[in-house]
Amino acid sequence: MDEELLALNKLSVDYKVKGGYLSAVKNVSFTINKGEIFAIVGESGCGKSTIAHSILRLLPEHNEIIKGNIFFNGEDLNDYTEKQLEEIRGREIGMIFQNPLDSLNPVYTTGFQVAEGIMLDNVSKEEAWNRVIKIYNDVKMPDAKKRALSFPHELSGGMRQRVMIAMMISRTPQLLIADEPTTALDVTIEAQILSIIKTLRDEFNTAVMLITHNFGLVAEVADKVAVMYAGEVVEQGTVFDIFDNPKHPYTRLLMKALPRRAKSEGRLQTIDGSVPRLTEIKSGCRFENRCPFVMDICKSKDPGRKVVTESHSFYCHLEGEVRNNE
Ligand SMILES: Nc1ncnc2c1ncn2[C@@H]1O[C@H](COP(=O)(O)OP(=O)(O)OP(=O)(O)O)[C@@H](O)[C@H]1O
Repeated sequence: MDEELLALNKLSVDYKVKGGYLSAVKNVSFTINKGEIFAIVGESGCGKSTIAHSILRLLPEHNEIIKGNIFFNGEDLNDYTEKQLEEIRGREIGMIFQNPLDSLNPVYTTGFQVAEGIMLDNVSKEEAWNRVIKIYNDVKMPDAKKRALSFPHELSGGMRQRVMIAMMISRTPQLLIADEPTTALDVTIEAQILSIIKTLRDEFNTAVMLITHNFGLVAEVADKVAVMYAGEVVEQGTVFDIFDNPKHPYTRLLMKALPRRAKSEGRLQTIDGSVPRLTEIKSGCRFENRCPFVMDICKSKDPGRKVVTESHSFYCHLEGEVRNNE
């Protein structure tokens, strides 16, 4: 039985910018169940990181307006105090970023930084260190003992990402948010990191929100997918729904643009036209200026949600038959 862990309900985030507001995320709703790998995929600037940062209240400037709900185990994180959120960060919801150096402290050894987290749970220093070495071995850190005593700058990009994952495993979070975790890594290391993330899910039933612009990764590891365009989810479903039966014109174009071998290594290709400036957005579909099937209604009215199956839905004015006959 699927057990709900994280549920976004009509989440919108507007950043205050010169001369007004920028609608970075609009009315986003989806649910991630326990133990599920959920991918958010979309071109650069479509709002993926804004969603991740909103969940943990890590938005940089605190100059944004957030609307909607972020339910975690049934409680709305938007109602949490800063202190309550601090208890959730790291322990219940872990996060790994594209560039681990930003999250690691340059003046402490990596092992110390992982041990620090473990000791928060009243574990002795010696026991914590033993666990660090074990976890380093679990994440296939080469020469674990030596690397635990190394400083972040002494490690390669892949090793640093292993340190980040070790930090996460040590706290066994219920949800791991992985924001482009392998973008900076080569393909072999990428495959290893993904396999560690999968193991984390298999062993601890950790749910993973995988943020990526790489459809290849999605095909390889995700159970479910949300496709984002200009701050909105335009389609969501299981990985089979999205790859075998894409419905939204944007998803279909992305699929068409994938090179033949893309299912294992493709990245998003560009599509003619550009994403609208999010400060100028009016009513209507945000994809209308690039959509090959655009109709008058698309320019003035927001598309409603179309349900394909219980797991699969999309937002578009076109009816299914029209797209299927194209
Ligand atoms: N602090 C901020 N102030 C104003 N605008 C911002 C801020 N952070 C992000 N944005 C804008 O919000 C939109 C969404 O950005 P976001 O970083 O969430 O997208 P993304 O899909 O994660 O992109 P990428 O893949 O490049 O990281 C973009 O137009 C971006 O320029």
